[in-house]
Amino acid sequence: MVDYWRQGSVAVIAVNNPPVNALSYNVRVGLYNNLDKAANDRDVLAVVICGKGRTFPVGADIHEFGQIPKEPWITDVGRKIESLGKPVIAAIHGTGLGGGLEIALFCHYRIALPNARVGLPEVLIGLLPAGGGAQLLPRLAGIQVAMEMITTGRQLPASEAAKYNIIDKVVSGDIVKEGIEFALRVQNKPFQDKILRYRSPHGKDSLQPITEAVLRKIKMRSRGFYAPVWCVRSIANSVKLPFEEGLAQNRIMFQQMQLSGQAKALQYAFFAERSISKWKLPCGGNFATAVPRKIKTISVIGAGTMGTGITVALLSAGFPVLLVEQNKRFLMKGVQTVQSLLEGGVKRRKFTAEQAKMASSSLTTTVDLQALNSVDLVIEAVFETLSLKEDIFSKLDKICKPEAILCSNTSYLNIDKIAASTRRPDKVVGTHFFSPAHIMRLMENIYGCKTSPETVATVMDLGKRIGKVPVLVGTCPGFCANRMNRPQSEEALFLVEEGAQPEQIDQVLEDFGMPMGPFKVRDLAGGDIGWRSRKDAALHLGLTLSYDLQFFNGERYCSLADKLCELGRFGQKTGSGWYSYDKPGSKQLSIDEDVTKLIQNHRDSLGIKPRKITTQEIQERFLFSGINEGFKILEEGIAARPEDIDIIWLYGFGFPRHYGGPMFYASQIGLKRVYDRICHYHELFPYSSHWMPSKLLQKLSIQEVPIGQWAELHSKL
Ligand SMILES: CCCCCCCCCCCCC[C@H](O)CC(=O)SCCNC(=O)CCNC(=O)[C@H](O)C(C)(C)COP(=O)(O)OP(=O)(O)OC[C@H]1O[C@@H](n2cnc3c(N)ncnc32)[C@H](O)[C@@H]1OP(=O)(O)O
Ligand SMILES: NC(=O)c1ccc[n+]([C@@H]2O[C@H](COP(=O)([O-])OP(=O)(O)OC[C@H]3O[C@@H](n4cnc5c(N)ncnc54)[C@H](O)[C@@H]3O)[C@@H](O)[C@H]2O)c1
Repeated sequence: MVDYWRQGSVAVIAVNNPPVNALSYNVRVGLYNNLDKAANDRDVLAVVICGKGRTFPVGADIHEFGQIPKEPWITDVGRKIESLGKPVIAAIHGTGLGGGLEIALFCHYRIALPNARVGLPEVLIGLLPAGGGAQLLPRLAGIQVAMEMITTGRQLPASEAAKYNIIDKVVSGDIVKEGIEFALRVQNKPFQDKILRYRSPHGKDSLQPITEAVLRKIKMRSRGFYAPVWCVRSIANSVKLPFEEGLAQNRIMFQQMQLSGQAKALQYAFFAERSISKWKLPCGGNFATAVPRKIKTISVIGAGTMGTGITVALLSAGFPVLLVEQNKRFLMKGVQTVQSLLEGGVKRRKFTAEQAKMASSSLTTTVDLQALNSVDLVIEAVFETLSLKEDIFSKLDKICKPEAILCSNTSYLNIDKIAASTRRPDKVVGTHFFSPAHIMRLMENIYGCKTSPETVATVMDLGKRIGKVPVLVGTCPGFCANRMNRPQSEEALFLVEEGAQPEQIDQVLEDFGMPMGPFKVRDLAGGDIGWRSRKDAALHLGLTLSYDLQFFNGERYCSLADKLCELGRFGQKTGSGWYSYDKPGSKQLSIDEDVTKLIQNHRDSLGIKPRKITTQEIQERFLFSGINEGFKILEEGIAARPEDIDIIWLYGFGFPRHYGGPMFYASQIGLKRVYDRICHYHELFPYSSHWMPSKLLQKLSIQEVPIGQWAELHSKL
């Protein structure tokens, strides 16, 4: 796990623990023993520490967390380096992160390749840099830089790290060779002043104002996530306490954090995110055996809200796009939107003006579907009407080359039905982007019963190539994301009907950590879209939506959203919805007395006496209704694993990462409690079928197995 060799007077200690050289117990032992070996070899005058393979060590081995780590700890390796009596050089390539960077900070010198990055990302997994980072970095780069790096986990490119003295020299070529050359130059020179523990932290007199400013920033963005605050404390220890005492204090805090639900959730999310690429289909194909098709040219049909966002996502990743609309007027409007989204990207520093220009020059347009005869892949984003999509797919089937893949951005419709309008159902797949599609990272890919593994591999690969987080699910109305979101939106309305205020519900869920409450989300998305589909659904059943409706198609129904739409209150775009806005399109909102009155009149007309609704009830009815649906999705095999569902929620709806996602959150609360509360609401609200408890949840609530075993257990049930 750790290689050792000598080149003249230089000993090279190379960590060899693929894939990322994590500092597992055996690696720490290997480092410690090989440092001893170098210390005891009189012919060794300097030592180089580096990583084999793709990277310098990226930190502690996250798999080992949850128990007290066996000694030697990273700090023991660090002390050995400091007291070796010979200069030690960290030669960094790839990423020097966490405990990896901490070892480098104990070294006397650090060199790095230009494309190397360094950082202390512990905060992102709910921890602090307890291997010396929080003590050493302020002594090297100063309190201000340490605060920024440690509380955000940001990775710095080598050139920026050099500006803050974290890297002594940026070198090019072979990192080990460069390390040896550097070692030869410093081997006989004094290096005691390079031992950081003896320095005092830069900017220590400004600790208080720096801390206050950082805490203000953290408060704005943290939404109940507390690791950054602990990180601030750990850095303050570098000023307030002697070095060894600071280390000891930080270890105690680390241990407390390690046992916290937030750290467990973040570490779960870390591995869940990496597991989504390991997909498999019920028919047998999987990520390991399926080979993605090469995609060079893509066409997007429909230049509305989603089509333009998808186009920008593709163009900015370097794909040429042929954009299609039903007429020239809509096409022109779509092209203007694409241009302004690209300009917005330049303003937000997502890309340079030059890159935006390049992207824009890769856009071609047409109103003639025949022009799609040579593209490799098509993404359809027209109105959400099955007959329209079927018509387009049957035309595409005739026009596009036989190997072309046909994707639909539908939010709810059945992929098998769309695929059945073609003679190539194996090449039809759902690619459900989230709005705004050029920003939101989630790409919910949906397989139909005939979609081939090659087609799935192609869209999963495409997702990665355009910087999205692709998750694979099966087909059902609303797939995973919207299907789980639906009962939650309904519960939010019912809660208002029963006595809560929209702003109260929004506040409770924002305090929980959601980026926006459900009523703000409704105003942002536009109430008219849902209203249209509710009216269509009613028409389909030979019904009309009436405003005293309490039941619809055998289910409890709340007509408050329809009443708002009837008044033209569609949300931000019309300047009024559940809130009122400064002007149409503005985000500046205020509580509207008219809405309060409308709600009161609604309750009066139905004879509902408003009651006081608690925070607990709001949280439970919103979160548990979605979680129950999540278990049904698992039960039906629509999602293969709870991890897939959680990643969909982290990236599609901004579910607070420090809760891991709704399924992990449920596991933390305890499935027995979640199940009991769902049964309670089912008893109270028998006309909301979303409260019918999931059978899988019921079974798991009796057995209480860890989340990692749910999918396996389900397949056996
Ligand atoms: C008085 C009380 C006594 C208490 C005693 C307490 C003692 C305290 C001593 C503790 C000292 C702690 C020291 C330290 O400060 C803590 C840490 O170092 S925490 C770890 C910090 N590092 C990270 O978080 C890095 C995480 N990794 C990444 O960001 C990325 O993986 C990457 C390194 C940038 C690489 O990205 P990619 O190239 O995209 O590759 P992947 O992400 O797909 O990863 C490939 C593969 O590697 C696995 N992996 C990555 N990092 C780790 C890791 N740190 N540990 C284990 N495994 C890791 C990853 O899961 C992938 O594998 P797969 O999942 O696909 O099998
Ligand atoms: N808006 C969202 O938040 C969102 C999110 C995810 C998925 N979706 C889905 O994406 C799809 C598009 O939604 P949207 O919000 O972009 O709709 P939109 O109304 O903004 O845009 C649809 C566009 O399709 C064009 N179009 C219609 N028929 C066409 C045809 N025959 N040929 C070419 N173009 C045609 C229309 O002119 C319009 O510009 C829908 O299936 C929707 O369910 C929407």
